[in-house]
Amino acid sequence: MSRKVLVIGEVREGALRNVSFEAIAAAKTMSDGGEIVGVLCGSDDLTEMGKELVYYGADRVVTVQSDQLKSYTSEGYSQALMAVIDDEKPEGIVMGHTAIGKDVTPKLASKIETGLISDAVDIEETGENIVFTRPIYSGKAFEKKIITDGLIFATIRPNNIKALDRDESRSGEVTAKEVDIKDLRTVIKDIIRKTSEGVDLSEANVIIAGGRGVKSEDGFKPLEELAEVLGGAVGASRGACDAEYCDYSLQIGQTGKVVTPDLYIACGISGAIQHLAGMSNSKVIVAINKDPEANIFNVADYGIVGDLFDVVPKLTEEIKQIKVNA
Ligand SMILES: Cc1cc2nc3c(=O)[nH]c(=O)nc-3n(C[C@H](O)[C@H](O)[C@H](O)COP(=O)(O)OP(=O)(O)OC[C@H]3O[C@@H](n4cnc5c(N)ncnc54)[C@H](O)[C@@H]3O)c2cc1C
Repeated sequence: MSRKVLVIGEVREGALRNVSFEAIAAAKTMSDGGEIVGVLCGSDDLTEMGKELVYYGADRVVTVQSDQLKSYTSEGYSQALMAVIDDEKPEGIVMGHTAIGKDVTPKLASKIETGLISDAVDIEETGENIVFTRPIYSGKAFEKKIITDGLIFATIRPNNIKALDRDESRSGEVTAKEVDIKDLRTVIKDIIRKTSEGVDLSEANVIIAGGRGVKSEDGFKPLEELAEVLGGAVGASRGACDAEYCDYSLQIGQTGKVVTPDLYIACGISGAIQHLAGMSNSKVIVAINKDPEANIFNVADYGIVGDLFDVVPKLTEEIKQIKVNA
């Protein structure tokens, strides 16, 4: 049965988040040949970004532009998105399982009075159903879920569903919708960033993570250098955050960010279950630890028993050399 599916795209610091394109690929499976409509909210002109969604597979895009949407607020965005949902009457909705996705989708699901499958890592069409796979028990098991009645609503974990190829020859309308957003009880006056610019941790393909083994704030420097040569992001265990070696925004794990990069290099991290909950589904895991008995080696594809302050700079130098010779 073909369905019209709405894809809620996400703009961050003037750029579309990659998970928006992955959500279009998920929508393709959900739609079974039906129309895919992208939605974008923000305070600037969103036409060019709307076109980008079309290049990645959306049939058309609706934008909602308002000063009230300059920064994300659950009230502002849910008003804008509900206006589009009321207009479009989709049979499916999909969005990234990001901080914004986690916040706004339950609110929308409750307003529409529908269920929500959150944090899906895979999606397949079986002929009868759209089946979503999602991790449970901190990533130790997976469950398969279907929605048997009504609108299919899901969020997808970044970096798991492959985006379609960008195709500039695709065309589709990008239309602006006026929405009168009112009565916002929360106003964001200023955003103070704690981490430096760079690759977004939750969407990074390569993550170099440091634990208590880095021993100090300066101990993160070799990890930052390795991340730079690999075009990756730096993450951390809670041990490193608690010891004030880095900011909590870098924390990966059960109470931090859940990441699934292509390559995760854990440096001086013991591999506590709460840390594994945030990274064990990474495609390739490399562990560097002085202790050969460290639990992190049980989930690692490659293990290096050694001092991270010897190993990490050597890796950085090797990779630099490979890049020079390539
Ligand atoms: C409710 C709850 C939620 C939690 N949530 C999270 C979470 O989201 N994320 C998280 O990470 N933790 C979380 N924790 C904490 C977790 O249990 C661990 O305490 C924490 O992950 C340990 O961090 P660590 O591996 O950096 O430190 P440690 O366990 O102290 O390990 C340090 C490791 O570094 C190695 N090492 C030391 N020096 C070197 C060196 N020079 N070279 C190489 N290796 C070296 C040591 O051999 C050791 O294995 C949570 C705990 C609780 C109770």
